[in-house]
Amino acid sequence: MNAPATLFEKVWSRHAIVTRGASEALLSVDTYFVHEGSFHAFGALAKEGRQVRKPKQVFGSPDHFVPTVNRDKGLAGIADAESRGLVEYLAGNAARYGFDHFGVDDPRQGVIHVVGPELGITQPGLVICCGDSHTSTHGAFGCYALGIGASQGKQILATQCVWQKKPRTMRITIDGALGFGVTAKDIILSVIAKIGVAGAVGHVVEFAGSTVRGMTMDQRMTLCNMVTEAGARTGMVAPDETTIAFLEGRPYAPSGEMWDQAVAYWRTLPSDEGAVYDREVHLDAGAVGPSITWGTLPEQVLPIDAAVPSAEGAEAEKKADIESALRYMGLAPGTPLEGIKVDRVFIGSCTNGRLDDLRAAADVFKGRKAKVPTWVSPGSSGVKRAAEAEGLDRIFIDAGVEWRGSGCSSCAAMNGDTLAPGERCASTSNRNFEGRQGKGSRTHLMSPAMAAAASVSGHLMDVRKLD
Ligand SMILES: CC(C)[C@H](C(=O)O)[C@@H](O)C(=O)O
Ligand code: SF4
Repeated sequence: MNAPATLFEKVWSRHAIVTRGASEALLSVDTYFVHEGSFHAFGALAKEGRQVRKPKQVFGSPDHFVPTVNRDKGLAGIADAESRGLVEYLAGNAARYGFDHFGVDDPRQGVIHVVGPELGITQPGLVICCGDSHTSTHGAFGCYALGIGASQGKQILATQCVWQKKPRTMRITIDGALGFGVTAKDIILSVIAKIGVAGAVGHVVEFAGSTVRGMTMDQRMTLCNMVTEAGARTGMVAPDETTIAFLEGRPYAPSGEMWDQAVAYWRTLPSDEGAVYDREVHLDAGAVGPSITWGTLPEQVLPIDAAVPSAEGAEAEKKADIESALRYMGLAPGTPLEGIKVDRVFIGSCTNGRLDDLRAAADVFKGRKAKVPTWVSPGSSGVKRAAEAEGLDRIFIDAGVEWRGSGCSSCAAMNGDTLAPGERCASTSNRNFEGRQGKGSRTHLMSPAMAAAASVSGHLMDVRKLD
């Protein structure tokens, strides 16, 4: 009998074509996602005069540089010539090499990490690559999903294979019920706070435990999306009935007999009883409250009822980080987090721009008004339509919130959705480093419900206190 294997080991061994040394393998790549930021890979491919080896396994959508207004104008609605050029280049490559492309005016367009799952392209057991660090999002389906660099991107386009170093394995087991007002975002922020921004470097993290089993796919994607911020190679969740139910009937999911075969295979993927991990971490979900980042590192997380920390008393190696974060964020130690005024609110991104997230935000906005400029940018055009079908857009608009087009928007602010210098933003995205949302921008990461609470009160606040 084989030794008990983890989910990761099962996927890895099935895709390793040859190995090099003790820990490297040439992996067969099932799916390669591209966005307009993947232009280096296409440029290098063309320069070498190569072709795309398996165009049926490549899928693209522009997301980073698409505007969230004027979308009915298609390409012509992209005011910035350089951004338009990048979006056009992706569309041109799709036509030239013949891969599926969900362009700026396609009803399937969106952040590629939202689009892949939504269309059923992302499936358990696959090896998925994309030139983007948040490719980890797809791991929520039990696939091995890797962010890769431009030269590896070119190799994948040309060969549909990639050399990879085998990561170490870490299991993060989260047990217990989520408290009122507590979401997957609060859980992952707490995980990063616990293990630190380098806590998972070199590891593939499998999320397990009763809390994770009880989560929707949207919530599991939030976990896997942000594990990147703890340095992980990627995240994974074992496929189960929730995964299967989510995928059934999606446009790219198998159907008929192929569906039955796929499901039978997916059921073999969860880690075997007794499988061993290089590292184990446990988190009690019941101990997690609504949490936010106060600083400029994703590990600088505190529960909303805490106060801004001081560098005094912190571990020596954290002191400088805390001091510089306090300076940049314009915060004084001891100030209660609740009550800190915000200038704007951003709800969206591949972390929290899916339907579950928009529903949670809409719940807060129902019958209330935004006190500061607030934008909602759905993660995809599909999410946008689904939200509109439920009337969520009406709730946002009635609350004075701007209902925008889909894309990365203010998450990375590459499309012009930029904060002004010094502006403080309650944001549902995943990165809070200096200048992330524009030069001098100050980002507080939090859940959609907490961001909405900040919007209706004009300051950071505990969503549980709304009457
Ligand atoms: C621009 C892109 C390559 C980048 C990434 O790798 O993640 C972006 O998506 C981000 O979130 O910072
Ligand atoms: S939404 Fe943000 S994190 Fe996600 S791919 Fe776009 S820029 Fe990166």
